[in-house]
Amino acid sequence: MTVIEVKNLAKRYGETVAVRDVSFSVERGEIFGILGPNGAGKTTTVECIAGLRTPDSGSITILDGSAGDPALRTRVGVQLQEGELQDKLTVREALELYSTFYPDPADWRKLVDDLGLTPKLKTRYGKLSGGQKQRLSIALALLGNPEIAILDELTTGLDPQARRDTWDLISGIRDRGVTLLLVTHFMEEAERLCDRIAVIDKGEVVALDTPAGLVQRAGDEQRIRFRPSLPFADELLTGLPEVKELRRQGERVEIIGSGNLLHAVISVLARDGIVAAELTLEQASLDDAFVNLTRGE
Ligand SMILES: Nc1ncnc2c1ncn2[C@@H]1O[C@H](COP(=O)(O)OP(=O)(O)OP(=O)(O)O)[C@@H](O)[C@H]1O
Repeated sequence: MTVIEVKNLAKRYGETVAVRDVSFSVERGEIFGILGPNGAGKTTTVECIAGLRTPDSGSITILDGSAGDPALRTRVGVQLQEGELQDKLTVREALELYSTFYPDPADWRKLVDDLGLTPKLKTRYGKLSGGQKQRLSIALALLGNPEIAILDELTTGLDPQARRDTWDLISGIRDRGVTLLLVTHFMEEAERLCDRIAVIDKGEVVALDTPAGLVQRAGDEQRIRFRPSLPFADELLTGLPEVKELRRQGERVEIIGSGNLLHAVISVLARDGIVAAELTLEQASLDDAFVNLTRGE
């Protein structure tokens, strides 16, 4: 079931076209990622979906309403941008205040615990580090037990451990049936968390696929390097359909190819009693796919 449908969204700020033509739909229960270079129009897109900005044209349907519909306020959780909370408010006060906005709020103690914020409950917002503010904004977005949570730059400013903890939290929230729309700059995050990703560049969707599907578009080329335990003739491997090229560098051999390359090479070597020592395999990554799709910045 589709819970967010964006059709031909466009938004400009004066002369600047932030979003030219963006369309995609998000299914219930999925983690949908929006990825793109700086200034691509990601934040503007999610702000339109969250009802914080009015599109110039196009349509946005969320659950059974339109973006910005007051009836959606408790059903859609939106991560606040920095500066939207008063500096003097303590973490606890912010959580208690925001809990009163919702008919059936989540247990904020559990949320702050999951986000590692419990020791900061008495700290004023203005005194929190960037990462702590970020975590508090995630907690506030999830406080109303929303059906959809919209999180912009989920883990920007978090250290590696806090980032991993946040991923676990997000996976746990999805397991409870919440649909998540994330904006992220981190390939690893997109690859680990997202079911599908829309790559946005210059205000348009340039690709929409699963992380694996995007990687596949980057090409199927693989590179194997190893040191053979015994000498062998190039022809032993260059005759394989999976092998495109064989190079030698001193004792080391590099093979470039595709398909089930590793299996093909290892099987042939093993037949002749050759062991591939110090073996490494490189494959295309989501990074490669991203660069290929948004090249020409
Ligand atoms: N309030 C605004 N007024 C004028 N221009 C804006 C405003 N907000 C964004 N823009 C411009 O619109 C374009 C898209 O910005 P947006 O913040 O949506 O991109 P983004 O993909 O989220 O970028 P980033 O990854 O850097 O956060 C950029 O050129 C930006 O400078």
